[in-house]
Amino acid sequence: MFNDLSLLGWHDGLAEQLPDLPDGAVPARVARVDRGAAEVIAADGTHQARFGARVRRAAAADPLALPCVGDWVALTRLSEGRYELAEVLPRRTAFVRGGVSRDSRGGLSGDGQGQVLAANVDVVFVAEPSMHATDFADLGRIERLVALAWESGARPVVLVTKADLFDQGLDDLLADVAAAAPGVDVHPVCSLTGDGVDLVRAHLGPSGTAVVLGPSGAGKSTLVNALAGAEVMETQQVRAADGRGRHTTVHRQLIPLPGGGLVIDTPGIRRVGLYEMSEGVDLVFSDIEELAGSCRFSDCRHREEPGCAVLAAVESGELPERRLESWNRLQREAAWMARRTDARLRAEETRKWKTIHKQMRGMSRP
Ligand SMILES: Nc1nc2c(ncn2[C@@H]2O[C@H](COP(=O)(O)OP(=O)(O)OP(=O)(O)O)[C@@H](O)[C@H]2O)c(=O)[nH]1
Ligand SMILES: [Zn+2]
Repeated sequence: MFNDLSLLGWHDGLAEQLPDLPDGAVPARVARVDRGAAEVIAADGTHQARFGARVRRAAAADPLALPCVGDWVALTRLSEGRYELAEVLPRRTAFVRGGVSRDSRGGLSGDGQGQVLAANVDVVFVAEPSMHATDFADLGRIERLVALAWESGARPVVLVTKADLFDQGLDDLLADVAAAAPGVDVHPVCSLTGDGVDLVRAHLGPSGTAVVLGPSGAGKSTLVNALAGAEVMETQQVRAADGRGRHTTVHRQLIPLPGGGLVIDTPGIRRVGLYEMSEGVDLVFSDIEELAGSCRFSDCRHREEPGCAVLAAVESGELPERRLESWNRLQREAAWMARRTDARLRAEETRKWKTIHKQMRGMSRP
């Protein structure tokens, strides 16, 4: 089998940004990771590749260096049918879970507990159903997931899924959603009829990589099937019909789409919630950040301070009050996350010094 690497997201611009591959190595993309090995797709086909010494050493020092789905890697052939993953190429974007901070140069550094869930994602589709059981679309959840998408470095696009279920003024709903995610494209889709699916596909271009975030039942699998034009994913109906457990099927984690572009879908990405998102909060609430520039005090918390431009905008109806509440909540969560990370770092520091002191005592003993 021969794969066109450009359909996997490889292009000249990308090749130029990356360091030269080691001698004899070819580029390949990670489709799935198991312990110590990965399934990778290269131009000449799909291979199982063991992690090479360099990858193992890097991962031992920092779990974030472990290969993950979506990574571009340097692949070397050891002998007939035996492959080695020699190196993980620098990531353009990364979805990270827990225990991670961004250093001043924008790079990621782990505290030993973080994990990269997906790499080199270009577009994050935030799927929020227009109706969820008897509830309307949850704007707060959209804000969280959009913030998370910005954090990853990818571009968010909000999809109001199951648009056919909303019969009381979809335009008003779309306007509210657009206000909750300034600067982000919002599209209604109905994956059952295919309405809007082409617009979704257009965001991927010939070689973009996407993930779909959203609550259970948002229609993520149905959408991916509609994009793929095939049943690549098991949807809730199928699962209910044959009564099998929900997570028993092993489906592909990197799904190339027939029209170009790819979708990454893993259990970890499905569950991804709200982590490390201080920067993302600023971006998703760019309207509040902008208003805040006109507050009288530079450290205004927009609660009861005099001369607060944010409260004035709520007063005048320019800024929905719900949005200020949402901002307050996310600020609190982000602050809590930061404190928790600090506490963990302090605990580790203390442990480290205890060990050093112990060793010093040991040395001074005769
Ligand atoms: N009316 C309507 N129903 C839809 C649409 N898209 C999906 N559904 C239905 O919604 C249910 C959930 O769809 P899934 O695609 O399995 O949802 P999911 O987001 O993948 O759910 P999890 O796998 O639990 O995360 C299924 O019964 C689908 O048939 C739509 O556009 N309109
Ligand atoms: Zn203010």
